[in-house]
Amino acid sequence: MNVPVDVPVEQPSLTWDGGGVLAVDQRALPGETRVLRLETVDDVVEAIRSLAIRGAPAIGLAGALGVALSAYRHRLDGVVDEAAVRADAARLSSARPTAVNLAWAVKRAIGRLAAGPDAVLAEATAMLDEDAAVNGAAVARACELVLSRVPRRPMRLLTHCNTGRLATAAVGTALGVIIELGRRGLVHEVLVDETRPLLQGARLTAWELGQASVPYRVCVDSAAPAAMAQGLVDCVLVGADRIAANGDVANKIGTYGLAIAAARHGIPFVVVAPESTWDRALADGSGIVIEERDPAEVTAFAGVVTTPADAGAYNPAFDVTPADLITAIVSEDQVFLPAAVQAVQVAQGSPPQAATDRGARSGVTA
Ligand SMILES: CSC[C@@H](O)[C@@H](O)C(=O)COP(=O)(O)O
Repeated sequence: MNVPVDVPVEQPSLTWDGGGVLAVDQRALPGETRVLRLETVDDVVEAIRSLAIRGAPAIGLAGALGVALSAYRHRLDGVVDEAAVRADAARLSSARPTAVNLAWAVKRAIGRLAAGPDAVLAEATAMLDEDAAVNGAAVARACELVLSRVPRRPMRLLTHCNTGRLATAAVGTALGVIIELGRRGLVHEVLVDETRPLLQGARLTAWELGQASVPYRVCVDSAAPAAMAQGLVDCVLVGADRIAANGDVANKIGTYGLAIAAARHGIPFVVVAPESTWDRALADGSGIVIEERDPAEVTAFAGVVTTPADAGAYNPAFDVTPADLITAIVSEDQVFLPAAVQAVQVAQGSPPQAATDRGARSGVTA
């Protein structure tokens, strides 16, 4: 993996660069803006596993570009070894299990394999372009929703993890909404959960907000409910890694607790994610595989061990927020209102389904 340094801060998170993938190394920010050049499928898999590339849409796009790398590598005398490329695609797909965008994007790229490596690359780069357009549409829709649900001007927002342009090809999802509202002068302050253990909020979201000149403060994750209780939060905005058909949402660990606290305080809790994050094959969130990561992410901080040497750690990377705690899930195509689904069920005489036992999406949208 070749590592050029000192690239401009405007560098897109991912680009194709004639035979390689350029990826902003999200492990190095905010201290250093470093770009990795990934030339093999192994490089891409390692970048995804190590969170050099992270965020559901970004890892999907990296997976698709990885399939293109594989298709070129396994072409001999104009003939592609399809079995070898499919084996690489399977490795890419399973580099991280929770975000459905990864398997979705790899599948889409491999679908062009019969037409040759150039077609696979064209599909992957089209997906990069689409990502920007899709996120732009979701952001516009979500801005309208937030403006309609939050009366205070300027507003105080809270977010978790990083859902900005680093986590996508461009624009971002929930953070894209916050930055757009900030650009319109409508944001008093953003509280940014630091997002233990890998600090995507403190490192990446804070960096993106600073770049966009949107006022923010970082808080420890456990301060968020207290901030809500003190009236410091008008709306919570987060992204998603996988959304089941009924609207249950898997996202960065800590999201579920935020949703409970927001419900307790009557604060809108809004999820912004592209349609590619929906997994309608899953009736509800109980079927979502939650990635469990290395205990060392918890037992050490900045390379220094902080626990007794033999301490174990529970380190799920994601949790599942039940749909009934979510005000709205906004994509480029729809505003899905889980609470409205429940209201319809109650009005029709059937009791709202329990968090662990819900049926298929009813399609109530606004
Ligand atoms: C637009 S990104 C949405 C999600 O992928 C994001 O909130 C998140 O949970 C990312 O987790 P990460 O482990 O950093 O890849």
